[in-house]
Amino acid sequence: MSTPNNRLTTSWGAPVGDNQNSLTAGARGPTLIQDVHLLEKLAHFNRERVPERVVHAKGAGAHGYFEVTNDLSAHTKASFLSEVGKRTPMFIRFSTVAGELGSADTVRDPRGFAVKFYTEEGNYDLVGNNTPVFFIRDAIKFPDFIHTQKRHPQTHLKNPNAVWDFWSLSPESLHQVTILMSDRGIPATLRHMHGFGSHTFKWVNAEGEAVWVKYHFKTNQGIKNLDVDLAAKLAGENPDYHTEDLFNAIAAGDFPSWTLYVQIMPVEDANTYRFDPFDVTKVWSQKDYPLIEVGQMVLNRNPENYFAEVEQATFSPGSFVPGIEASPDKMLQGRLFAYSDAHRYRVGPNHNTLPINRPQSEVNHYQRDGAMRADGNGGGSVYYEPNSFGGPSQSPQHKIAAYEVSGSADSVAYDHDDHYTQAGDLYRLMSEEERARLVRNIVGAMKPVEKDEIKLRQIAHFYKADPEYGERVAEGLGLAASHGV
Ligand code: HEM
Repeated sequence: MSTPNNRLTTSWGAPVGDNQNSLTAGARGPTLIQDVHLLEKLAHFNRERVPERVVHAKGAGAHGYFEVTNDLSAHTKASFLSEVGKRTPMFIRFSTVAGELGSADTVRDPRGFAVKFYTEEGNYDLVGNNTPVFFIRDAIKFPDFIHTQKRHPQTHLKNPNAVWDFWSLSPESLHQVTILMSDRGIPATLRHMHGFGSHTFKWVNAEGEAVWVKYHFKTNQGIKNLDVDLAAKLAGENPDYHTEDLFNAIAAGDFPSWTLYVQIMPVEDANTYRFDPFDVTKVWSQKDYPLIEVGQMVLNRNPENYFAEVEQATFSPGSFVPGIEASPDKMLQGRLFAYSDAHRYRVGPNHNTLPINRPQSEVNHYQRDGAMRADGNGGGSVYYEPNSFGGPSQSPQHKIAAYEVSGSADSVAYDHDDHYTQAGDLYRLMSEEERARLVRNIVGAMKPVEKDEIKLRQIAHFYKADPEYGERVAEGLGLAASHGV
């Protein structure tokens, strides 16, 4: 229903007589509480913000579709992957990690790569990054790690002491630190970077047989990175550079796309593979487990409204669909809790009913009420289970695939404690120019660290990855000769 003559109304729909002058007792008298329209405007304005995401606060989103190009139904019964040519609508949100909502896009940081597939069997969220690994591998370390990336409690400044203290005391971070400090640490645009599910997930086929998988979205635009000096200049001149680039490309019909591949590992290999396949600080060699194409993701529509679609978008690594399940990765297990908890706090208990988050398939459950319920709330339908009134019921064929567990309940570290081989392999893969830039970036980032003890501890890790790597960083920091590293 449209308002006649584009008439301005109050939030309760009544025509507004004056939206420029508030109601006062006489021309110079005090403002009247009777001006309810004024009160409502001021009060609503005070509540325009929801809390920003505690991490990944700055982001840009786009709509698109995913199209299957290779039939992998032998490995997963996920209906959206069931046949070549099948298209599923999706929404993606890219982000930086550490900065606040208004922070600059072109900083050195991992980029979030969160994809929501609106499948016919519910929403499937793949909440990944532009890196295949992560800094830590147990959820219990996440709040401490993120504290080091955020501001100092007294100075409110970024704190390189905390960053390198934590990394040097958490050597499992070395692989991801090497990626972050390399050219890929500052992508040229959001279109010119890969995306990864990072964790290992489980695929289950119609026969109930399982495999372990890792996801790789390869950019069809090619990888491009920003020169550090240009990135610093852009951070000042156009802090929204990546956001703008994505919006303008899509608006101009230059639709970015990615090819999705998976690596597939037979379940039994997990017991013998030379790295723990559930350790998110490690990659699986593509020689051992080659990339297998799945389909194309194309972004072809900008959001109509940033707040409604991007700020209120809620992704959870726990939103699976039949045929895709969690693995025992200790980080992933923690994330299964953290996201929906964050959403209930940040957006509200009914965040799943908002248009951007609502499944495009039918939703039938016995959850009722809660703040801001806007979807009819189940009407008069049966509101408990079990019941004798034909309410929705479970489908046992959609139980997760059973798997055996053994051992004692205990706090146990990952078996494989080799933090150095994969970081060193990555260093050795780089050209001389890439190594020089990597070392320059690390030296620049570590210079402000006050304690030599922290720098030396970190240099020892670089050294163990590759002696040349360690020596060059030590030299750049002026610590080589004096400490014999
Ligand atoms: C135990 C480890 C982790 C915890 C506890 C955690 C927690 C969180 C939380 C609370 C948010 C904010 C959610 C919101 O307010 O909407 C978030 C956002 C995000 N996280 Fe994590 N995270 C973890 C590890 C990771 C890893 C390993 C990745 C990537 C592989 C990742 C990727 C993302 C992305 C992409 C977002 C932004 C989602 C969006 O665009 O809305 N996180 N994380």
